[in-house]
Amino acid sequence: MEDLLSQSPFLLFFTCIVAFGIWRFSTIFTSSRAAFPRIGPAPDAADNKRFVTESFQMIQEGYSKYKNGIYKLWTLDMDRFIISHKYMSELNKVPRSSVRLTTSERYEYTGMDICEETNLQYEVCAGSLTRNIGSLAQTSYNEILFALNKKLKAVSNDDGSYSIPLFTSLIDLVTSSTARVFVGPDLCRNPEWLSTATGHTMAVQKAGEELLTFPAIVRPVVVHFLKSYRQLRSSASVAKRLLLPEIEKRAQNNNEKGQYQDMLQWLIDTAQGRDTEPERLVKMMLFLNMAAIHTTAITATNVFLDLCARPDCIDMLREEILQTVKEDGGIKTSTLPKLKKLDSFMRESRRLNTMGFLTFQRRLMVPLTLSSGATIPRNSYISMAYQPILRDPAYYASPLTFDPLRFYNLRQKEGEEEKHQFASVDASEPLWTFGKFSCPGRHWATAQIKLLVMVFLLEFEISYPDEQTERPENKIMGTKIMPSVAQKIVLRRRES
Ligand code: HEM
Repeated sequence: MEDLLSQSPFLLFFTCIVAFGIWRFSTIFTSSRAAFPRIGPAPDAADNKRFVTESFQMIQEGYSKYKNGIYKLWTLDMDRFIISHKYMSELNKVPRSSVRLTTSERYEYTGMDICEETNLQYEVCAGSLTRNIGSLAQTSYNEILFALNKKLKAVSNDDGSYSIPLFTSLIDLVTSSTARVFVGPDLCRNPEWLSTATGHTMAVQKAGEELLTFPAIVRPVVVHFLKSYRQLRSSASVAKRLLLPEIEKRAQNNNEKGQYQDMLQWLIDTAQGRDTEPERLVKMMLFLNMAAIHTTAITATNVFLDLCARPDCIDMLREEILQTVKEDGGIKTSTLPKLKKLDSFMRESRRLNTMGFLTFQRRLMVPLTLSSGATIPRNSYISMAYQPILRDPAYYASPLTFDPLRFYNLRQKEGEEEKHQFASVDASEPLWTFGKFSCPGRHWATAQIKLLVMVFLLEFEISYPDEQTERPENKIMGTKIMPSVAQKIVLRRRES
């Protein structure tokens, strides 16, 4: 080779050009691959489990360095591109089918990937459910009160008060009111349905977490040996046994007299093509339970923990509720939107107590080029770190102070009356994500939490036990943030 090159200066020059070209191409290629900075260890690093104990620090570091940019983060279940919320409006222009939920990755083999095959879940929640909130509010209030009174029979203290574990009680109450609206009056008090509605979600989550600890190649085999997977198959078959005859009955009756006003009926009415298959409707119902119940119960737990820490707010909100119910002569369509102080309190509670650090946990089905010029490859997992936005002094004055009327006061300004609500969506603050991706059940979630607070404040005095005045610390578990699940609260019936 040396001989050949020394004999031919042209060949030497040509070889240098090619070598330079290869070097340049490889540096451009690697630098564009390396264009995304990383926070924390890479997936294959020796310390790749650091996210378990350091998620908070990593997310804060990512936000302080790249709040307007993009960085990579290994969160144990997936390697993600954490994208600034400033790209939310751009992302909203991408078709829904190109930016999919990550359910099938996290809950492989559980059947919950049905949500990635259709938009039915979105249409039915954003459409019929949302339209019917007003007419179902009083019914839901009654169902919550019924379920709470039933629960209290078993837990009365000597002095006539009741001590209840807050989180599990709220799971039960939300399950009852969701069941009333999802499956109607005949099934909603069926203990088997009630335990299936929440039990299936727990089994799906457990199976998902357990499966991820095995390499992908062995998962199709391992899955059949997991207890959680057997549990979810058994709860799915209970759901089929209970719902299939109901679907059959309604198919024959065709809801001619309009007697069914519930999610099952809206699913039947809205579904098209394959989605009309009864077994798929059952799966969809289980998916909707998964999307609706724990999310609402966790958010409501935070609201009650904040309320018990602020007795003066309890009085203020009770007064607002009493006055509004009196004005409306009961709980009418107009009632819940009028509870603006409660709405503000709920939003402030959620601002300081999100359910996790990340939102918009999606998978790109196409490469995505953003206005900055950065291209995120196809099949990447993307997320937004929204928790730090909500504590950023650039957006909130005294961000760490709980100001119950922060959003109520903002709504007093001219032109802002309809903004800053608990269910509002805003590209700059992706609490529910945004646009066509935003949570379609958020108005129902808002209504349910308001109805829960109404039941507790109208019927009871509520407080922490004994001398406790402060809310317990939240617990961080990787990407998730949970309120105390052990905290009890004390209820005393109010004189009517
Ligand atoms: C406080 C309670 C809730 C919270 C915090 C919450 C939050 C969210 C968020 C952030 C998303 C968007 C995820 C993303 O873009 O990647 C979402 C999606 C969704 N939520 Fe909610 N949600 C709540 C309650 C509910 C309820 C009560 C329902 C139904 C009745 C519901 C149904 C859904 C559905 C079906 C989706 C998926 C929409 C799609 O296909 O794109 N959610 N939720």
